[in-house]
Amino acid sequence: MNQEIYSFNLKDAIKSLKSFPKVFKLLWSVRKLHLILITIFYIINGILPAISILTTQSLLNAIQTSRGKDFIYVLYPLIIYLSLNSFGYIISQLNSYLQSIFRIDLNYKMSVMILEKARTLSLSDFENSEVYDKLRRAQSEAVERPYAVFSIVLSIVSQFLGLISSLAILLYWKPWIILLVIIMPIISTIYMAKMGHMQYKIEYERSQEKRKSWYLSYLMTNDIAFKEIKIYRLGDYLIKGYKKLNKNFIKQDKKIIKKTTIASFIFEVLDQIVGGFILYLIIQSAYIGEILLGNTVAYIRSLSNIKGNMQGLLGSVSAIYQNNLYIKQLFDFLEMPVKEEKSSISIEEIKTIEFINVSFKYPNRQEYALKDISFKIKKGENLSLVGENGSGKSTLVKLLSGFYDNYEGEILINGISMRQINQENLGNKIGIIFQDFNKYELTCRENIALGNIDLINQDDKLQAAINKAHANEMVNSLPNGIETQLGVWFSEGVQLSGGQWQRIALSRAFLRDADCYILDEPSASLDPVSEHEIFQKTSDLTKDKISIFISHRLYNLRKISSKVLVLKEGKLIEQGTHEELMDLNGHYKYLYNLQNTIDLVDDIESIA
Ligand SMILES: Nc1ncnc2c1ncn2[C@@H]1O[C@H](COP(=O)(O)OP(=O)(O)OP(=O)(O)O)[C@@H](O)[C@H]1O
Repeated sequence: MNQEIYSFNLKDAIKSLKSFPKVFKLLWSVRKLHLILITIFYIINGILPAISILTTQSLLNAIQTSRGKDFIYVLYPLIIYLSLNSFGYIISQLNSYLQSIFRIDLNYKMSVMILEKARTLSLSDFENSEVYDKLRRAQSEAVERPYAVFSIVLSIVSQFLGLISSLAILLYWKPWIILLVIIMPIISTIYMAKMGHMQYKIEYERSQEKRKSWYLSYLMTNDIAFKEIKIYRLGDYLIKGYKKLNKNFIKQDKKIIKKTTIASFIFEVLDQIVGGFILYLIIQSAYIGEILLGNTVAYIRSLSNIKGNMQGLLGSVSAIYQNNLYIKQLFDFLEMPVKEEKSSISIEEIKTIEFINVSFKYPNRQEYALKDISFKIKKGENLSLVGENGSGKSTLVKLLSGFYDNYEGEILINGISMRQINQENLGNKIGIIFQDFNKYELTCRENIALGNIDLINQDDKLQAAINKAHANEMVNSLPNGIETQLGVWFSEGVQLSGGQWQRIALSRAFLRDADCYILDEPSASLDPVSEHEIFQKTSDLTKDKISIFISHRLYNLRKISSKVLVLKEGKLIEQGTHEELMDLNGHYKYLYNLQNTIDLVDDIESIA
């Protein structure tokens, strides 16, 4: 874990200001004029209180000293006093209006920036819990922070001006008083900054657990896990886990609140004693006639302004430090290196795919998921991948889809290394249904068009894709046809069966005019007849293309495969046609016969 978060000192606080230029640049890009006006208003706000003190002083002194003279001597200071008050009010109203508008725009911009960044992450980033934490922290904590830092910096400027101008008024009377006034706020602020740092440290350390807590509540408040939670009666267990995590958070939060409240109380009492003493000196001077009534009020008000400004100023310094720690998270996330698309070669059509001694380990695993895989497939051929669970079939497809590039060996497309081929160009030529394909809570039209969003309004193309996926009857039977909202999250949504969702996903894949179609284990949701039908249809439709099928139902693959790869524990142990592999009398034959026996037993049982 990052060592720098464990210590707090002034150097760190100053160092943390480093991110201010970045913050400013970000804010500048949102609304320039607003930013300038807000800055000006903050500066005016800083000096206005001192001017107000001086106008009050001159008004009161005028009243005291102009008895028997013309009322005009009092009227002028009164008009200035009233105008200044109104001016201050208008400025503060305008300022808060501009700030609110600015924050709305900024929040929107930040959330879009985070989404844009998330879009550039790779699959391995999403599988890395550290990156995931960064994303969550950026999303939940950091969006409001850039403006907070900016307004704190402006507050520092404004409070500093306020402090200097109020000090100047007291300086005129008794310079040594100033030392007494500023000592307590300095001590209390240093302490509070340490508390703020401790709070950040706690937040930082518990971000994994916070995510776990969020996940537990997500499971309980979504339909995704509802059935299992009900059937297995998991509610108590999940709530217990949620409570356990949150009890700990609450305990930590309460401890911090208790500490800061006690410390604030002690500092406040000491501050009141010092303030009381200075007030005594002012009143005494007024009593013996050393100062006029206007000056008395001016000194009293300056005293309270200095106290407020001092506390505000030092509080802002510690707040800026604390906010900067969060901002660091935000920029850490936003500045995560984006994998640059260096591969520039574009291909017209996928004609051949060749794996040469390809091995691959998932980033967080020691053992190889694929080891030394070599095979070649040409346009017009159908490849089937078979093997037991975890043998590496989906991993091979993920490599071919370009999700990971840290594999050993070479993957050649048309004889060119896949690492040199432009990923977007290649991606457009592959139509794929993953084992865990998405069921979008959108309309049927959108669900299909997401395969090639440019065609969303081209009904003939959508219809052709639906036909290819044998989904025509099903789509027609929906209450609003292709415009039907699917899923249950939104009103009038229609839930589909697993197999029906699969056909929608298949239509999505067919909407692409791809050169290579990959069907990763549709058997999870399709009955054997439908799977056979879909394999056969896909194979017919892709006669002059490449298709890759993954299934545990080997008899469905038998007729359509021009080549079968048999994987076991990440290794390619056999390859050939169905007949060749049966003749080989090896693992394929074992799996094939085992499957048939199981199905035969099932059939006998169902007849019985
Ligand atoms: N994202 C991942 N991170 C780490 N390891 C993974 C990941 N995905 C898969 N694996 C591991 O890689 C190995 C191969 O998994 P893969 O999903 O490719 O198998 P499969 O043959 O498709 O299995 P199945 O028939 O169950 O779908 C397994 O040991 C699995 O645990």
